[in-house]
Amino acid sequence: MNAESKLREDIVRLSKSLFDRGFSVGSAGNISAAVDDGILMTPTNSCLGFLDPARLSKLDRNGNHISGDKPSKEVFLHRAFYETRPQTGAVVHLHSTFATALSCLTGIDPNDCIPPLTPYVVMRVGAVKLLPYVKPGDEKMGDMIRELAGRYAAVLLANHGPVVTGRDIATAVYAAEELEETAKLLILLKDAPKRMLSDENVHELKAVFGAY
Ligand SMILES: O=C(CO)COP(=O)(O)O
Ligand SMILES: [Zn+2]
Repeated sequence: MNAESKLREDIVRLSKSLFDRGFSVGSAGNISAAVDDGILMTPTNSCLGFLDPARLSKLDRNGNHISGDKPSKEVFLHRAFYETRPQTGAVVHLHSTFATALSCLTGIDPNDCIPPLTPYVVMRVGAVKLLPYVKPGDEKMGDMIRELAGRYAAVLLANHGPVVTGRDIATAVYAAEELEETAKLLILLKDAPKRMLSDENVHELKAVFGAY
């Protein structure tokens, strides 16, 4: 099996795993991964639980749709991450419940909207930027990601959901799961007095994440 066929199978398998465990419902969310000559992307209005490897959308390096079904309407958002973070191998966008709940709260720090509660979110996701609401599929989402100049591997779209990137598809999916679980803890502990990781703890952990 060649590298692209293997990646197509991986996208379908990991998407189904997310859907089966409730990280996405209905036709919400989209996933893309880089190949040598472009990007593979989940088709618009597709359900992550029932993808067909042969029907994944393929875009060339210039963003032209070259094969498969019509790509996700969030193509601008995905492409902006590949453009500004060349180390990006995959992008995962979900409407997972707890991260989306956090994205609707007022009074959270837009420059670091997932505080360092546990080590793995620091190690696997890094700092998360909250981006202002625009409607799904709006080209402006791409502009907002480009303005970040590659500084964030993950963002939270206000009143919408998380977008998480990784060096490869498995890393990006695991980071999206980690973000969701941390968001769940933050919501569960919302009104409780909490001990966060110290600046020193975070500094030490960032050295681990620093590679990406
Ligand atoms: O999550 C979504 C929009 O933000 C789903 O859109 P697509 O079905 O076009 O991928
Ligand atoms: Zn969405």
